[in-house]
Amino acid sequence: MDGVDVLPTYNVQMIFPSLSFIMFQPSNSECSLLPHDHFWIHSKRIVTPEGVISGAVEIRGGNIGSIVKDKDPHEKVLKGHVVDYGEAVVMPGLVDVHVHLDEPGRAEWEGFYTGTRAAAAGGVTTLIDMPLNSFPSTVSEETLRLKVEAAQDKLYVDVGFWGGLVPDNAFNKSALEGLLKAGVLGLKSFMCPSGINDFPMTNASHIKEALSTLADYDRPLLVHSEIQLDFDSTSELKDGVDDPRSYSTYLKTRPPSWEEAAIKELLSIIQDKRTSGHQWAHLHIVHLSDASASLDLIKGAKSSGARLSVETCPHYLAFSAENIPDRDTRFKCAPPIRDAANNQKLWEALMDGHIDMLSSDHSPSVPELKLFDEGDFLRAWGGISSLQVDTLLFSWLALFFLLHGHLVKKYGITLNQLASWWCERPAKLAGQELKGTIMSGKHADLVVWEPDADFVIDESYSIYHKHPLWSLQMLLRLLSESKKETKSIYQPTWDPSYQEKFLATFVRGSLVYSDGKHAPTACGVPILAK
Ligand SMILES: NC(=O)NC(NC(N)=O)C(=O)[O-]
Ligand SMILES: [Zn+2]
Ligand SMILES: [Zn+2]
Repeated sequence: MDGVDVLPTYNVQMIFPSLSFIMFQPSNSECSLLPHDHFWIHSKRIVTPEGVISGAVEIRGGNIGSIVKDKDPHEKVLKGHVVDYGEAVVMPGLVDVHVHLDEPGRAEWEGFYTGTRAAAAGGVTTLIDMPLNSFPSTVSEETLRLKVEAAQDKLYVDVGFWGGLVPDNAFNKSALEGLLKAGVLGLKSFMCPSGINDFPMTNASHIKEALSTLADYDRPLLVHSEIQLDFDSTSELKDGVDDPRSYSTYLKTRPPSWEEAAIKELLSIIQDKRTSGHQWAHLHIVHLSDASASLDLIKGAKSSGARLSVETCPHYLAFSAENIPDRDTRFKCAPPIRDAANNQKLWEALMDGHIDMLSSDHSPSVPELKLFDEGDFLRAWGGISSLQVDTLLFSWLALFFLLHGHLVKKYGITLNQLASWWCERPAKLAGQELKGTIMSGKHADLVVWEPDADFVIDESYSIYHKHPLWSLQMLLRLLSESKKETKSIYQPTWDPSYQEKFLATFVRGSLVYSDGKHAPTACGVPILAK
């Protein structure tokens, strides 16, 4: 593993002759709020893989040139423009591998322009788009082309694409290979109905086929791991007793056994492949909610060497079923947010290293589909609009560490853990080795934020893009929930109406967001695998 370069500056082009050309944007002053191609970012807290250092990061041609520690004799290396962020934290930009950007076809739900502006405002520098909720779904070379066309000139951050594995392409090797060759970073499938008509679910045979093809391309398979155990579980609900407007009713319809059954099946597929001596692709379980039997299965498989990773999402960590008000369908997602005991175990799993990474599963719809008037959990759209909430959880975790780390050392969260859950590991899953870490030769994708600044989030806080009121309400709900007493040892005791301030987001060296403003032009690029 490469170390962080803390030596005085050198010319990155001599050491990495090819990297300086990869995805290098043509110089366009409209792409950046900073008119420099070569400059330094100085801070007392730069999060590198080798720890948090006081020093400076050199940005040159969109890449990280060198990293120098303050104590090094660097007077002459900081020649040129220096942006001094003082005590603010400089971290790798977040890489969110689970986002539904819904364009083409459902731009009224979420689109490239609004989604990537929200990302930039929250310090997320790379998004990987899910193949469903747009229309058509991204399941072929042709539909990927439509995606990339729809994204043109709308990206404020870089965006890659997962392709969809569906029954139609699963046994059609040339179609699947066409999709992979066209540049999707991996495939995603559902083991239960997805709620989207042109994205049908896959079974074990489809998944087996895909794992072989993916192994040839060394790209992962991501799976929504729930199997519907009772075909119509809603029929089990008792009329007049189980009110569809009550969250507990919804919770009953998607028990943890659905996640467990899916994960068991997946693990037996990869176990078969291993014993047969075949190559198998990396398997990634998206949005784990059940921290009991499902998690135990994952732990067991990992300890026996399976190529397996798992993500969970901020909403599973932030909320628990007991606190979800009846009729509040904003909290409906699948798998569901479970009870407080599960929430506690999920935290423990994250802290103990059994959960590899975080993602948003940002899955908005138009507000009408959430049926706010009826408040019917069974009929409302399942999906949480959460991209913007990443930033909050991000700071929540960091503040918790910074303010209480000394009290609960055992559970203290470090900036390096945050970088590993949100940046380094997701970048690796998506095959983006040039992203996710502050190291020389990597893309200069950075977020600068003040974890401990006094900053009031109120109605005037404007990082919300597609459905502004809705998202703000969600955020305020989160804030008020976090004030309530719970048994969680992770509950912050500080006043959560004071949050971090995001100062700057750099995407490949371009300052795309700073102090509430976006760069004039959207200069993010579509990321296509080669
Ligand atoms: N069609 C969706 O966006 N589904 C999503 N919905 C959720 N999570 O409730 C998902 O990722 O499964
Ligand atoms: Zn899903
Ligand atoms: Zn999703």
